[in-house]
Amino acid sequence: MASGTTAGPRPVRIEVSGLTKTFGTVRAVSDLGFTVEPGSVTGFLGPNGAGKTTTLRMVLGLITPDAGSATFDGVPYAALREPVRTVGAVLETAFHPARSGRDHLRVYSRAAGIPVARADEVLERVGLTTAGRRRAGGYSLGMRQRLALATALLGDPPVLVLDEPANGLDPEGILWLRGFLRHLAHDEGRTVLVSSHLLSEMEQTADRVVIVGAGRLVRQGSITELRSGAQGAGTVLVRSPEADRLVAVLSGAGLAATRGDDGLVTVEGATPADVGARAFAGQVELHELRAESTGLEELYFRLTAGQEQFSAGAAAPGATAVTTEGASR
Ligand SMILES: Nc1ncnc2c1ncn2[C@@H]1O[C@H](COP(=O)(O)OP(=O)(O)OP(=O)(O)O)[C@@H](O)[C@H]1O
Repeated sequence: MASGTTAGPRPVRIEVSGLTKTFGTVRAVSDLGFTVEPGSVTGFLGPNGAGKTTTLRMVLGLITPDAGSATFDGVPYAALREPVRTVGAVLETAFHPARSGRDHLRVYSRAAGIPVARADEVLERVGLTTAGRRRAGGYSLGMRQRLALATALLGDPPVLVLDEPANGLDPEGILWLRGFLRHLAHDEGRTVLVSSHLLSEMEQTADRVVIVGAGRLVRQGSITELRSGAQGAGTVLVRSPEADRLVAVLSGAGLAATRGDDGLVTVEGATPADVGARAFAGQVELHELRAESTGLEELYFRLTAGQEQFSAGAAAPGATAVTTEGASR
């Protein structure tokens, strides 16, 4: 490792639970819970305005939540003994324009009690050794992103929290970032939480994703699980010769069931086991019972089509012609 130590950083797990934040009348984050494991890249994915930045700011103790908590191995950010050596963050990329990237890192190191020699190590790690001697004011957005990442790495933290770090990078930069984040997690055992509004980017970078819409958790799981549609509660399709009675039984049990024109009953936020058990208890005959196979693309497509209106527990709005790539910040 660049820090000169041979052992990797100690593994630290992030746990977010019941996180809630309202700004005026806007519920930016609502009862959000998820975990981020060491040794893997977790993508925090959601359309613009889904509450990603607000969540990350709460995780980093920059905003006080109305309810809930975010902890690093059980300790909130504000109570960490050595925050800079525990969590490295990239939220905004603002630097003193007249200062070189290297000087920025040296000033930051001194303030954080880190040996200044570390500045050159992290510059090298992000490929800014030469550019590091030039004024940061002349940096491209991609170079500023690299410098921000270098700043986050100064304390050799086991945890990295990055808000849209791929923003402004050219294709080559994106490829580099992807490999770098995976290396930090897979080879060095760090816990990497990285937000993005682009599914394609997260699919190629992350091992797991936490998907949010309208401040709520929509899904979390490994890319493989989510791609296969084998994720817990979702949309269940069920057919019965007694469709109306089935809807009444399921609704009576608190499930969101609706009957379509074709007689097929759709149940949202349930598993086939939930639906089967309720139908059995209500003595309703079933002819077909299956989970709708919503792949990751379709799920995210619906989410971005619905944008802020999407609500996790409710029926997803009908998909319209919106591509996940089309979203921009
Ligand atoms: N300080 C604030 N005051 C008022 N509303 C806010 C504030 N910060 C965020 N919001 C609102 O909270 C919601 C979530 O915003 P947030 O920036 O967290 O979303 P995001 O997923 O990061 O989106 P983006 O990628 O567009 O930044 C939005 O409706 C936003 O307008």
